Amino acid sequence: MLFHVKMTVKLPVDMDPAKAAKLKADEKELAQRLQREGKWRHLWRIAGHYANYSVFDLASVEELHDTLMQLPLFPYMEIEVDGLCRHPSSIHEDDR
Ligand SMILES: O=C(O)CC1=CCC(=O)O1
Repeated sequence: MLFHVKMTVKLPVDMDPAKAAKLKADEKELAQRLQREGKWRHLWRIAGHYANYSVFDLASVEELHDTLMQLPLFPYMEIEVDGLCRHPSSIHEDDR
């Protein structure tokens, strides 16, 4: 199942810079592992915002939920999710 996810990061302005740096490093490590596993298919910065558009390819809504909750930055993110399905006019056979 494909999910389009918008993540907007809102770190507290008074967060300890070392804590913020650790959270970002941990987030990057997990994000890159999930990309290597084929689960996090796209990760795009939204220009001008501390936010991203991502596409996840996961087995279920439960797996999406568990994956998002594992993200180190989860407590500091606003998350919007849309489920994706095949468009009848798409010419791509492998765009699931
Ligand atoms: O910077 C972001 O948009 C949050 C984030 C997601 C994966 C990652 O490495 O950072």
